[in-house]
Amino acid sequence: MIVKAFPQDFVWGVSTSAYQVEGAWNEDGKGESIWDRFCHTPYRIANGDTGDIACDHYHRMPEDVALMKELGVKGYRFSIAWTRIFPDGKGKVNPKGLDFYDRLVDELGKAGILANATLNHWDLPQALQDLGGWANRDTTDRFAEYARVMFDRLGDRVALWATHNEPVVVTSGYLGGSMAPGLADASVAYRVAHHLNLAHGKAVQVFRQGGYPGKIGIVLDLQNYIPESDSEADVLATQRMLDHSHHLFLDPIFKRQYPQGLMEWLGTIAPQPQEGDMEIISTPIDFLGLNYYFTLKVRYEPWGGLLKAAARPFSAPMWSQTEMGWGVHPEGLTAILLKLRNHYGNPDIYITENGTAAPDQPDEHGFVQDRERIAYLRRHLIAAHDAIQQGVNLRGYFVWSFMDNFEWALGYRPRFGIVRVDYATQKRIPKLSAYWYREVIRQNAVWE
Ligand SMILES: CO[C@H](O)c1c[n+]2c([nH]1)[C@H](O)[C@@H](O)[C@H](O)[C@H]2CO
Repeated sequence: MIVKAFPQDFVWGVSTSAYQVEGAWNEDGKGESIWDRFCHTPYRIANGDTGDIACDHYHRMPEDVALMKELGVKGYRFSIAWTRIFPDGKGKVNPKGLDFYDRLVDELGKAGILANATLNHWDLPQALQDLGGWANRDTTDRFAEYARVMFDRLGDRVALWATHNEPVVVTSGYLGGSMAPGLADASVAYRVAHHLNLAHGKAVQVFRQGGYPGKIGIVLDLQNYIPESDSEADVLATQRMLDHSHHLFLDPIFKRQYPQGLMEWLGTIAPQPQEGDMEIISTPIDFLGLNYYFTLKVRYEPWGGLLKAAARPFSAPMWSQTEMGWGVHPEGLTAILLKLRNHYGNPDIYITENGTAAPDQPDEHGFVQDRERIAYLRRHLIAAHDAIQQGVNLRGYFVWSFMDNFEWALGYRPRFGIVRVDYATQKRIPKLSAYWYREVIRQNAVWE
């Protein structure tokens, strides 16, 4: 058996997001978010599911943190619901909303668990959406105001801050209609991407000016894309997919420019930076959060939407597809990590999401022997270890997810947790993978 030991101070964490676990959607002064509105709109979410209750984390947070401690977890990545803080997106701050996150970071501190807070995990205040949402440049200033309030209140106890989770998905909410706000208007989608980048930069500048402890970064959705063939058409289509999902955010932040090929391809609907925008966006960050799950094979497809590209899941030999229909390709994680080392200045990186939805058949006690999930996690940790051995500055790994939760348009069917949630009783039942992960953390290693 080959033991693959991780660096001494490696952060072993778990990940969730506010809308997917908190519930209490309109409690203690919380305002409506675009995901509340989207879920309350008929036929948008599978089975008519909503995040109204979710995992009731808003009320069960102390119990959940205690379970994280019992499992030996060293870091908790959560997101802050903007509408608990600014119910109307601006103006009056809601003290009860601030109090909840105050209690959360205090519980984490008592448990010796590092706090990793994301400001925007997609749940924009509906009141701001009514004013144009991320298509309205003013929203970048509302975001900076919200960031400042959070830095002031929690900055002494939060070790890692992320401005956005996966801005590309927010952009998709304006392109494909399957994510809130459920629009399909390409003419604003890339203005949205630019405003998300600008809001990120403004929040980073607020963080720098305030001299807060801790570190700040952004979390990006960086799946691995490879061409279906070596034909020029497939290679160019793959480049367009990479430009849209990676470089639309990586390049402004790390290179102070948008990917030229995509700008030319988009023409009049491309981002239109104003004077000074790119300097703000590229304000240096302390780390990059990487969400990796799978590899896709891309081909040129004349009917493939705006990018004239189509993608399908790719699985390494011996792997099938997951419950989400995603291919399994641990080597793709190593490839992405090496890309960041080779082309983006080898930044400090945290894997902020990696995990899999699995069939999860509970026994009569609700216990799940999720060996498929263990195999998935173990192989991706080996792939991450390979990258560290090649000089990648990987500082931590956060499993998606701590517990089963609301999977956006798919509702509660897909289960990603290492802890099972019995939604009828809200009981938490650690799966076999939770105990496996506890041993990985204890050993600070995985074994081949
Ligand atoms: C498609 O992979 C993306 O990186 C991705 C996967 N996931 C995500 N982003 C989101 O950040 C989470 O809220 C999802 O629950 C999670 C599982 O779908």
